[in-house]
Amino acid sequence: MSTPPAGPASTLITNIGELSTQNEAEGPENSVLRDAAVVFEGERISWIGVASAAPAADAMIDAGGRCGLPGWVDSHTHLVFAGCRSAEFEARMAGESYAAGGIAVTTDATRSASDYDLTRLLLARAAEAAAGGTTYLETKTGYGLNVEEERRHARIASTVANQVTYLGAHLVPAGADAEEYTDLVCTDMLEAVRPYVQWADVFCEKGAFTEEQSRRVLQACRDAGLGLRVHGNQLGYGAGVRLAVEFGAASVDHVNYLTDDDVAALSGTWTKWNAAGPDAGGTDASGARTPGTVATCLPACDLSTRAPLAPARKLLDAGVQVALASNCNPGTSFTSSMNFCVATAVLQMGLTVSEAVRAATFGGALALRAHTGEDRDGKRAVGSLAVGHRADLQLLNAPSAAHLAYRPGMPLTGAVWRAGQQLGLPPR
Ligand SMILES: N=CN[C@@H](CCC(=O)O)C(=O)O
Ligand SMILES: [Zn+2]
Repeated sequence: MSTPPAGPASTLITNIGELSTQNEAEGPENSVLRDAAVVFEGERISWIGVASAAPAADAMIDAGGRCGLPGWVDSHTHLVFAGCRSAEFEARMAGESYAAGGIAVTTDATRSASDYDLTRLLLARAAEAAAGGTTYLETKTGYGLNVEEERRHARIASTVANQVTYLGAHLVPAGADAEEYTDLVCTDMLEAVRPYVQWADVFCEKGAFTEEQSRRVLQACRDAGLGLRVHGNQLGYGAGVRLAVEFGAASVDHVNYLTDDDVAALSGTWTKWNAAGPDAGGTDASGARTPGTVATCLPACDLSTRAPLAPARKLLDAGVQVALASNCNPGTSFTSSMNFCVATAVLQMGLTVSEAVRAATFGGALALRAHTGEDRDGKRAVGSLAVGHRADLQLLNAPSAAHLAYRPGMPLTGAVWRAGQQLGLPPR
């Protein structure tokens, strides 16, 4: 007679002084538990609640009263690149302004890098992000800008990132005709990257792609079955938000220059979500709420380009769901520190600590449509802590999340679990 297979090993993390669950079902006021504990079984959370009621587990970790949060969800990065643009950064700090043309410098360096080198660089950057508490990561193509290179970058990205975005429409490469290049992005290039990507994006901005070109890209990518996002309203007022809303994009990212109409248009996409319930028509057949277009703010990029900080406060007040992301890339934001983004959002953008933490966890998950998942099929929700969700947790070397902004720049990431596995952090 055979014995049943043993279930996955369980780990109890107890004595968590403050646990920010970001669990929607608990309501905003109840999404912080005191004296809490979590149990992981394999890659999933199997129990969460008050420590005194926790079940036994195979292993036990005492958090010593520290603060626990979901792992950061970084919903906007450009990590597949080679080369360095610190000289461009220094020139900017001496008064030059940022222009999209710098992308071409990285494109040259990245095209010359071998698969081995690009993979090694990508892995190192992903490990750096994880050491800072990031447990779920999106990254993009966009430094290839021809069919073969975009395919190569998408393939490499897909071996490391949780989700990959096709950004062939990042810049028209030198010497190319803009209309012909846009056609290529919509046809052969799209077909080449398609097996590796879930999302498509377009840099809709002066110096990059016009409204009409962006519209063609979004249409073709939507027809190919990709989810959509837009780089919009970064360098000036423009059509980015409008297009994102028109196409039902999951996010519009940057959003530095917004008119009242842009804010109202974004807000309109969240009406159902904000009034969810069967009567409001805000849920689908399975009871899941209907999300709109997330406004993704990139504070590290805003500082590094000396741009006005995105109006996150105004967006939240208008009922828009906001994500915070690092935008880690060599041109405008060479950091993957979500702690830094959260601190900046609190100290300079008018968000409360809990709003900023929510934007860097649940907000990022919403932008990637990874906020829900079946507790059966391996597609687990991230960005919040609840039974069945992926066991992505970080403990801070601090008693509360407020310390992220109260002690900015300090090494507060104490321990990180990704899909139930504790990551080795560099010694402090
Ligand atoms: N804005 C467009 N793309 C990147 C910057 C890319 C670069 O300058 O290399 C961004 O998100 O900021
Ligand atoms: Zn970007």
